[in-house]
Amino acid sequence: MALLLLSLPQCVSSNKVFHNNSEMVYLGSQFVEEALQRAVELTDAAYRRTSERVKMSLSEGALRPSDLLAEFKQTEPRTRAHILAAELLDNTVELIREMVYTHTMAQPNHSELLSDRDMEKLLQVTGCSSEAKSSRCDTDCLSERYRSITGECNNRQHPSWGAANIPYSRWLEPEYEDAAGMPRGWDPEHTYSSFRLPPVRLVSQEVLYTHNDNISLDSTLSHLLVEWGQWIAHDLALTPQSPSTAAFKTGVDCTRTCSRDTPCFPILIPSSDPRTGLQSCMPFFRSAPSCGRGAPSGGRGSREQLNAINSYVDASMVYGSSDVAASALRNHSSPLGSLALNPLHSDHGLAYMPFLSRSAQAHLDPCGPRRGGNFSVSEPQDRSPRPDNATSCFQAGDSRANENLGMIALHTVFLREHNRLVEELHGLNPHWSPDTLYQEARKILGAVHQILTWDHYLPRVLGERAVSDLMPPYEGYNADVDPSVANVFAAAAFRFAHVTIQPMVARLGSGYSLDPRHPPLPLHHSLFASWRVVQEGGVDSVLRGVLLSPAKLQVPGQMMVEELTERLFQAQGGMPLDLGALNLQRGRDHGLPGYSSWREFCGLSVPNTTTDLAAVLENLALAQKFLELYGTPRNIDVWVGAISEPALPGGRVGPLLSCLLAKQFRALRDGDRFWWERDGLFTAAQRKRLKRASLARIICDNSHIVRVPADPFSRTESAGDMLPCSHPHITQLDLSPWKEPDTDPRCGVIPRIQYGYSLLCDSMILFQCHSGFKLQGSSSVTCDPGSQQWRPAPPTCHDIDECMEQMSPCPTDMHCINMSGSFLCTGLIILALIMIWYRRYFPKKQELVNGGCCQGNS
Ligand code: HEM
Repeated sequence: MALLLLSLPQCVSSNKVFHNNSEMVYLGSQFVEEALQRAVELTDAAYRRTSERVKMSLSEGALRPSDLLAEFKQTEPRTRAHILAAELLDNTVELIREMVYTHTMAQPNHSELLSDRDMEKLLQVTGCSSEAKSSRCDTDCLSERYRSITGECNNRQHPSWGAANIPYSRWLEPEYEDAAGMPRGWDPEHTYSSFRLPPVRLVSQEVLYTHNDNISLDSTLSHLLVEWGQWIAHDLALTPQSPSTAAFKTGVDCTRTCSRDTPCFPILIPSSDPRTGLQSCMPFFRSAPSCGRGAPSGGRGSREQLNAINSYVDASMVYGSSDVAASALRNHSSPLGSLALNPLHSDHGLAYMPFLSRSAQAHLDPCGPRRGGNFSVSEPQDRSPRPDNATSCFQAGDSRANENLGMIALHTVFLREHNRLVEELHGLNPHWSPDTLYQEARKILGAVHQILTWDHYLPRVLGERAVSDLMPPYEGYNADVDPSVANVFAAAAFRFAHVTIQPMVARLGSGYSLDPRHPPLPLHHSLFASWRVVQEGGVDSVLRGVLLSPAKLQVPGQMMVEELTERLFQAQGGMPLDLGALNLQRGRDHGLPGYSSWREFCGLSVPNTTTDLAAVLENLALAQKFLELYGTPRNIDVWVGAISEPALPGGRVGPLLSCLLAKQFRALRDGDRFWWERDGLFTAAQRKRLKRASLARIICDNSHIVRVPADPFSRTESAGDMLPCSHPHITQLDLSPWKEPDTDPRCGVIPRIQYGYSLLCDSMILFQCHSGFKLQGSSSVTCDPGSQQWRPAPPTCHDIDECMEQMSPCPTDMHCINMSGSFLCTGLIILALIMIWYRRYFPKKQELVNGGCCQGNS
């Protein structure tokens, strides 16, 4: 991942700048060029060292748990470009600050460091300016009908709201340890309200740790509810961490040291910890910084973290959050708009997701069987190259698909459901193009996710009462609501369910009986273990397991199971991680204010003393423990404080979490232009059918399971309580209201053309561009309302830049015109590539004119 060493342009000012005609000099101006050059070298070197180290670990078959965590946060090229720009900017500003300090022995504040002009130039040179560029939004019929993959332009006034690769929103200003955005607790001696923050691992040990056998089971909720929470979390938020595991300044490998040096923020292991002796710190890497929201002061504002996926509940974990990923997941040769399937393996005749393509060292895949470790006895121990039918990590719309068996099962089921839907829609509308089928199925699946989450999941988590208080009935789309996921939601609130995860993963045979060949697994044996699905019976047994197992109940003294605090991502070696400690450290890394600030934000009482806190938590011993660790309730990390509150009636979370979760989910509903109930999105008949969406039915339709609970989020006591899939309570999704006439009311029967057609967008005919560099087509026709005749549809495409990015294949909202000659097109494309490269690495904006490959319509 070597950085292209930029031949730095001479655009960075070294002039002294005076502020408001006063004599104040911007202290950092004279160091800008030098710092930038140095930052490029340091960032490049750190990325290179990391990549070499990971390659070596892979070849030694010794991938560390922290590498697995990084694997799990893999991001798209566009996210990586954003992170690179932001890290370069951050490192440059940090170096300038140091240079100023060395020369003046003064610690300049933000406003003294750089002029606006310097900062603007820096933003340009690092690439942050172009990252913050806002999109142009179409207003044509297709953009009314289908959401974009990235979430951009959902809100036309604020195209980036809720989109992928924007910073999380903030409901409270961040509280970092210093103006540069150092995490809380960076300096262990630093005090907050006169108290030092306790090491997060100590909090995990003292408050969270629960022996695997010492858990209480939820009497009313199934483990599928827990999995659904994780599934939706993967639809909403993905916080990338820095791609470097080496310290930028020193190059030190942070997987082995306790040195706190950006991006490394290792978790100290206290001397009382049973893990002492192995290593004194657990590796932890800061979440990558973002370029900010585009203001020239972006680089000088407080540090913000990036959401790499779009915020909306739109099943993006199935379809991806970037156009490149979405395209890679499709089967482009399918006339049905299907998603691609695994060509090597099938699950007793049903499909699996494709595998991620891997390098020649595929036999060392992180999702393959562990070698040489103390894993299950059935695992092979040899290191010989794997056979042709070897397994690998699955490829899905979200990089965390392989995290645990439950996620793999849900990904597989929804992949199959998409393909089932397109087939049924095709049966109803044989004239629809593959793109129409894909988009309509995606739209249905997105709506199904919204319905299952709001109608079935949230009431059980928040409690019916909190839902009716905090989530009033839908009143229509509100373009003033920003649906972007909030930092506190991703880094704390929606992690509440980590304390409801069972330590054992049940796998059950047909009839929901134990299968001696595939016994229940300790949770840590099921993480990144895609091979088990393929080689140990498919997804059915995992699904039966989550349907029949209850959720773990969160009670004080039984918070997080040791599978998660002591053995997370225990792989081929290296120190396992601790999910509780990661959550706490992540909150500090993101500068989340403490527990009391959030209580105040939600209009709840603010505890100041042990007695107050004991009253809020309804637990004196726990309140005392917190005060012993933190000194004051103000300092309690918000995640652990929030999960410690007793649940509201009928729900599983306390008042603070209810407030934070409901606020986020309400914004995700009201600020979504494609919310399923919004007028005009679906017909009344379609909405009526969708409202009856059933997860049990989806499981029946996409697995070999023949008996399911009518309500799969509720606990089912015994297999005998399951209903056959043919039972009327397991409602079918009736797609008949999606049938469309193949005649336009004005122009009559549509002439059949090569790629199919649809009336959905006012007789606009959708067709697919060929993939590759050759744009073809123009055989689309549209009904001219004036003459009431069919005529060729005008080509629509913004500019050559956009065509270039989207070309494989063109998205459905672009129509590409005929090429007069492919030589001309190839020439134009090469020219455009050169220009894109030039524009990317040189700050001067080069305006690209339409190259003749595509024509603008907007
Ligand atoms: C076996 C089950 C699960 C495992 C192994 C797991 C593991 C993890 C890990 C390792 C992280 C990243 C921690 C960090 O570096 O900060 C994470 C983040 C997160 N988890 Fe879980 N988790 C599980 C279940 C759940 C469930 C049930 C929910 C919610 C209902 C959930 C919600 C989240 C959220 C919201 C994040 C933050 C995502 C981000 O910002 O990237 N997880 N989880």
